[in-house]
Amino acid sequence: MTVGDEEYDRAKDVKQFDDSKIGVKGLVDSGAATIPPFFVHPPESRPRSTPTTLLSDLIPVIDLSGATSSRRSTIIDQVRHASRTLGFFQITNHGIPTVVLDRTISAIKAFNEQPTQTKSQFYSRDPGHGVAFSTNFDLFHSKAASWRDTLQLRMGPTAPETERIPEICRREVMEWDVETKKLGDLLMGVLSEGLGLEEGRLKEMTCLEGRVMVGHYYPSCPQPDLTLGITSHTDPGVLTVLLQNQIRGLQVKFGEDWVDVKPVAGALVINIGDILQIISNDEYKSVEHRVLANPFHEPRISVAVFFNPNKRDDLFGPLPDLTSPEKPALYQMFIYSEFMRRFFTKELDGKTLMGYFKL
Ligand SMILES: CC(C)(COP(=O)(O)OP(=O)(O)OC[C@H]1O[C@@H](n2cnc3c(N)ncnc32)[C@H](O)[C@@H]1OP(=O)(O)O)[C@@H](O)C(=O)NCCC(=O)NCCSC(=O)/C=C/c1ccc(O)cc1
Ligand SMILES: O=C(O)CCC(=O)C(=O)O
Ligand SMILES: [Fe+2]
Repeated sequence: MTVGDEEYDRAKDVKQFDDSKIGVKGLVDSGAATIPPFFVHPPESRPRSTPTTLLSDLIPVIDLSGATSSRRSTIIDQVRHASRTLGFFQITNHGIPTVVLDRTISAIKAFNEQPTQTKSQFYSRDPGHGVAFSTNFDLFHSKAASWRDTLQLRMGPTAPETERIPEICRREVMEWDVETKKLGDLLMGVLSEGLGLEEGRLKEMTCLEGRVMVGHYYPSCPQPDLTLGITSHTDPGVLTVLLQNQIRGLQVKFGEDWVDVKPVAGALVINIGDILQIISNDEYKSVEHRVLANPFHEPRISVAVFFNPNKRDDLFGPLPDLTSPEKPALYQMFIYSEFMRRFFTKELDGKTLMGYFKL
């Protein structure tokens, strides 16, 4: 590829950047006034080339109070409606105290704001030990890199040995796993009932057990119109619980438009993943979303917990209860590990996995 008059060796630059382990935050700290060329996205996938609207009221904010008592059926209806349409909703009164939300964000911020030398001990593209810090999981597969660093922790079915979790956020990460697992349990019950299934059905399928937590750090970007914070994708798993700070940037695809997911103090963002869309035979929707590169001075921080099944060798597909002669199965059955293999060999950018398994 040629940029200006110079021959540009992209692969070399990417490798050099990855080897430096400084992350995007390190580039910002070094005073870069422009982004390296390998972060520049092609014009058609840049954020401002498509109309961006502020239809944020489309994403419902659902009050979860009374979810185990008087308001349960109302909540089931609201969650079902949101899951069938946009695949995204926010929740308030979810039972996790605001102080816990705040300290989780602060801990991920603190991890990223440590000296490079401390942080780079965790820099890895091998999730084998369950803890890996890096810039973009798909750095070597994607056409363009995105302006974000991520700490990935596999918390379930087995958490990493305690001393492997960075000390600066250890207590908070473990607490966040406990809190989000409780919440995941409640949400899976509501989602199961929303499909007309027994409350415990998704849980019996081990959908609460595989838990991956990612702490994203989106530093201020000097050229936010040329890149993204995370490219458009759907989440592969069952369900995602996302905590974001007050810096906006997350957008959900709605037809040809992008809808902002407004930060709501004390709220959590919930979205449906590919596996749940498949299991539900398209009753629930796994919807594309992205994060803009952060144009603000303050860093954008988010913490996502992905709930995945823990039955690696089991067959997955539309549940028989949800198919009928009138509504036949839309997907073939597949082995979960095959699904995961496809996830990590595809490019993130926009293409969802569901297509592979569609009948
Ligand atoms: C659903 C996942 C993908 C798998 O979780 P799991 O079912 O609990 O399974 P394991 O943690 O046991 O991992 C399954 C396999 O995936 C591998 N893996 C586990 N994380 C990783 C990892 N970051 N890198 C590359 N192998 C991994 C892992 O080594 C293992 O390989 P293998 O032992 O050969 O079966 C889970 O890691 C997860 O939910 N991760 C977060 C999803 C996520 O990153 N979402 C953010 C938006 S999507 C995204 O950024 C996409 C990144 C991407 C990255 C690479 C690509 O080539 C293409 C795309
Ligand atoms: O940072 C965010 O708000 C969203 C992150 C996300 O979509 C993901 O990690 O899958
Ligand atoms: Fe996502």
